[in-house]
Amino acid sequence: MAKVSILGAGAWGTAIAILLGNNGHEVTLWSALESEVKLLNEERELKDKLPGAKLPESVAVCGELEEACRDKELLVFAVASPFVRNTAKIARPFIKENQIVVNVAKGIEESTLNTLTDILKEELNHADIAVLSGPSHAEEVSRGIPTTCVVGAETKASAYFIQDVFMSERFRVYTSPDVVGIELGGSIKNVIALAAGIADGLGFGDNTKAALMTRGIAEISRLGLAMGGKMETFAGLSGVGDLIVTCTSKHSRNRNAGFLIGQGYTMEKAMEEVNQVVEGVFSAKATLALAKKYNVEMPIVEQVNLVLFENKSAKEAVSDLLLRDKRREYSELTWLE
Ligand SMILES: NC(=O)c1ccc[n+]([C@@H]2O[C@H](COP(=O)([O-])OP(=O)(O)OC[C@H]3O[C@@H](n4cnc5c(N)ncnc54)[C@H](O)[C@@H]3O)[C@@H](O)[C@H]2O)c1
Ligand SMILES: O=P(O)(O)OC[C@H](O)CO
Repeated sequence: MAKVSILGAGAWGTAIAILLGNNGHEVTLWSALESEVKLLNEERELKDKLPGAKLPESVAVCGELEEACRDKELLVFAVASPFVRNTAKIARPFIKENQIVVNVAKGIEESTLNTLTDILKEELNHADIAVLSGPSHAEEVSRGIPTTCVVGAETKASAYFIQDVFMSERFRVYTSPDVVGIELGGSIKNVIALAAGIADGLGFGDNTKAALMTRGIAEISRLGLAMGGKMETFAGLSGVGDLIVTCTSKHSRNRNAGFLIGQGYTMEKAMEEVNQVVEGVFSAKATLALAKKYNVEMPIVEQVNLVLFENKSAKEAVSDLLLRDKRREYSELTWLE
C-alpha cells in the first residue's frame, strides 16, 4: 500500500481520496481553502458537491502543504487549472528529487499555452510528472460506479506504479506513453462540451449534439496530431470517451454551463450558477490560440470563443457553423481522378 497525497479537495480531489482510501492506501487530502479543510474534517463529506459520499477512515485532511508533500510515494495534483502553477511553486521546496506526481486536472494555461503537465515539468523540474485522465465524473467515482481512465507517463515504471495505485474492481486504468495527447484530449473536450450544452440550451436535438461531438473530435485530433499527440489517444478514453461523457451527462459542469448560456445566461452568470470550476471557459482562448499557432482549423472552438467573449448570439454561431464553406469530411479522403 502506498502513501499518497492529493492536492486540491474539490469534487475531483475528494472523489479520488475516497477511491484511493478504499483501495487501502494511506491518503492525505490537502486544500488551500480553509473552508474545505474544516468541512471535510467535521463532516467527512463534501456535502455540497458529493452528498452522501463519506471519506474512508484512512484519509486524513490537512491544510499544511509541507505536511501533505512530505514522505509520499505519489502526489496527485487535483486543483483547478488556474491554480496549478502557483500550487506547484509553493510546493516545490517540499517535493523530493524524482517524486512521482500525477496531474488529474484538465486545462491549458492561457498566458503560456502550456498543458498542465508542461507547467508541472517547468515548476517541478526535479520530479517525475504524469497525467491521469478519461471519462470520470467525481459524482460517480465517489459512489464506486465502474469507471475507466488512462495514465500517461514518460516511463513505463511510473505509468505502471500509478496504474497499480488507482486500479480497483470499480476503477480500471490503462497506460500510455502519449502524455501530450492525453492532456489535450481531456482539456479541449471541455470547450466542445460548452458547445454541446449551448445546443441543448437552444432546444436543438440529438442530431445537433452528435454533429458537435463528431466534428469536435475531428478538431481535437487535428490540433492534437499537430502537437505530437497520437490518433489512438483521440479515439480512446481521453478523446472520444471523455467527449461522450462530458457532452451527454447531467453531471457535466461544462455542458451545464453551456446549457445555461444557450438559454440566455451570460457566461459569468452561468459559471456562478454551476458553482464549480468550468474548465472549458479557461481553456477556450488558449485552444484557439494553439489552433492559430499550429495552423489548424477549429471552427467549433472559434464559435465558442465568439459566444463566450464577444457576445455573439448562440443561435447565430450555430448557423455560421452550418453555413461554412462546403468541404470533404476528411481532406485526406478523396476520389481517384
Ligand atoms: N469534477 C469532476 O468530475 C472531474 C473529473 C475529472 C477531472 N476533473 C478536473 O479536476 C479539476 C478540479 O475539478 P473539481 O471538479 O474538483 O473542481 P471544484 O470546483 O470542485 O474544485 C476546485 C478546487 O480547486 C482548489 N482551489 C481553489 N482555489 C484555490 C487556490 N487559490 N489555490 C489552490 N487550490 C485552489 C480547491 O480545492 C477547489 O475545491 C478540474 O481541472 C477538472 O476539470 C474534474
Ligand atoms: O464533464 P465536466 O465538464 O464536469 O468535466 C469533468 C470531467 O472532465 C469528466 O471526465
